[in-house]
Amino acid sequence: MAEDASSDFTFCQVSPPADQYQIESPKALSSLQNIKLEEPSNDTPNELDGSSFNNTHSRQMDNSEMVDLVKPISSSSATGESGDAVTEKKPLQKKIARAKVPFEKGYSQMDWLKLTRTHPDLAGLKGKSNRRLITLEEVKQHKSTEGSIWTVLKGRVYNISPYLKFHPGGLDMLMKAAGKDCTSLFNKYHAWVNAEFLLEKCLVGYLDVNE
Ligand code: HEM
Repeated sequence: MAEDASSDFTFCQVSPPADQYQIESPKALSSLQNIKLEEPSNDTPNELDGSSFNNTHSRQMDNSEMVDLVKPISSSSATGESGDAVTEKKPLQKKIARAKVPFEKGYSQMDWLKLTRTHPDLAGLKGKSNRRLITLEEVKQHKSTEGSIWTVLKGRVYNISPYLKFHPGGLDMLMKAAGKDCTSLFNKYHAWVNAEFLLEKCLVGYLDVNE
């Protein structure tokens, strides 16, 4: 009876197999090997669907930032009797080397978004308007951790002090932006990042280009 069933293509097993967690079919195994994960599993900070992160995981990296990390899949272990796709050689998979700094507990991008929604004055405006024109001279005066740290990005002036510990590229990298126009540095590392959204609550004004 069971033998008949196994040779019958229309046979449909209704009870789970003896060991349902083991993959026995070489075809199933090969299709599993074709599954690609987009990001390393420990990369939790940016698992947001917010608009600021829409593009953060799909960028192109230049060759200098790419390293070989994944070994070619062994064809002997994956060869199935009928699996012609399995036997063809796969190109080496490349993985992007990230310069992201592991975030301290409580300083993920999700934590930052929560803070931006709850903090009453992240920019440190103390009631002043964030629409005023600010000269580069004034920005230069805000570069020490003792006071507030300002930077210019795409014509906008931000107080980045509260974001320093949340910056995925690390505090030291963001400090390079202190007291100056960081637009070119920003674009060099991650032009795709939506800083307008991320730093919306840190806006102190607009750069006065006619100074
Ligand atoms: C001023 C506003 C800035 C904001 C809002 C910002 C935000 C971010 C965000 C969201 C990421 C994660 C990107 C990703 O996951 O792909 C990141 C990574 C990074 N940032 Fe920034 N950043 C700023 C400025 C800068 C500056 C001025 C520098 C360099 C001096 C810098 C260097 C980096 C580096 C090296 C990384 C890691 C890149 C990687 O994952 O490969 N950032 N930044």
